[in-house]
Amino acid sequence: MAFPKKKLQGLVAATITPMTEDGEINFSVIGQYVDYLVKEQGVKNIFVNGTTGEGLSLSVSERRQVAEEWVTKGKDKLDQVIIHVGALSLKESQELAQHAAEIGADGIAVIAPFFLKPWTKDILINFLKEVAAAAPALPFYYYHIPALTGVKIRAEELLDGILDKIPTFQGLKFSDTDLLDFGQCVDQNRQQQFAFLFGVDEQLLSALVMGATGAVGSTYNYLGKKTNQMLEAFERKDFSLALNYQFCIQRFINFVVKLGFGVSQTKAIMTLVSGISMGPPRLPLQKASREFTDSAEAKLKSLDFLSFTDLKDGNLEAGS
Ligand SMILES: CC(=O)N[C@@H]([C@@H](O)[C@H](O)[C@H](O)CO)[C@@H](O)CC(=O)C(=O)O
Repeated sequence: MAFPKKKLQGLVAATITPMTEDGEINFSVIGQYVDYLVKEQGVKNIFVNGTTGEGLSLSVSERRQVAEEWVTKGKDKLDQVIIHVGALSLKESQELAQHAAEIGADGIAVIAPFFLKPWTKDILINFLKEVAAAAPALPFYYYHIPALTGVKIRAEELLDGILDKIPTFQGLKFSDTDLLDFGQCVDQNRQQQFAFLFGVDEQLLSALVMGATGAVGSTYNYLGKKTNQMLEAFERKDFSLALNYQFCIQRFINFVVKLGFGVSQTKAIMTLVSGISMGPPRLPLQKASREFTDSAEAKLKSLDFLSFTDLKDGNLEAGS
């Protein structure tokens, strides 16, 4: 396919890569995982092999297999499967981009190389352009996550004239809290049909006001339904209700962030909420502690996030 029938919008789950206790990829649960996202969370778009998926901790061969499994299991169930193909090696990135096209993915995304770094916009664009050219029929998304890559080139600057260099450019995945940069990306590209996908789940409502067309995040794996309710309230212009949902989601994220929150903890929470074993993370990450999981479970229960019922007044009022 050349370009998606419709623009990537709404929630996109940054998928976890399930693993066995001995550190191998557990492909056997991916079909069940797809069904869970669609049926229980109302999430029909996924972002594979990104930060949450430990993409940079997998071998190229594993990344290919993981991508293939999600595309296969998501067929006729998911709307769009975006594969993150960023790597330190341009060659590896190109190989993964080409592979994503071959298996019928709906798009590719790339982060800035983060060891030997591009220091200017033009150098970064040149790198991205070479990767995009390896999959010329696939929509291309730039994955901006400066806190993890250390590449601080502003997204606004990068987007300026990007279609001249990367004709397949389709959107931005913005995982940063700089809403001035994000807002300017939207404002300066209003004439384009780009997707503006926000990646800081606890601040999504602010980004919606700023023009986000969708969101990619780890919490949509298990808080997708709640976040969809926030999106619906926002669509209806019921901003007060939307804010209540965002505050409720923030109470949970704020709680786990204080305990120490990252990919390992996401795996533990998802296992707890979905009942599908995500297994441990791969080194250098460490498995979440029992104490973390117990505390997270208690918080989820207190916020009524485990029962998938609509928000109750008590939740909306509770401060904690
Ligand atoms: C740094 C990080 O992992 N950020 C997450 C967020 O979803 C994040 O977990 C959430 O906002 C909670 O802080 C996503 O932006 C990452 C993501 O989309 C990915 O896995 O590629």
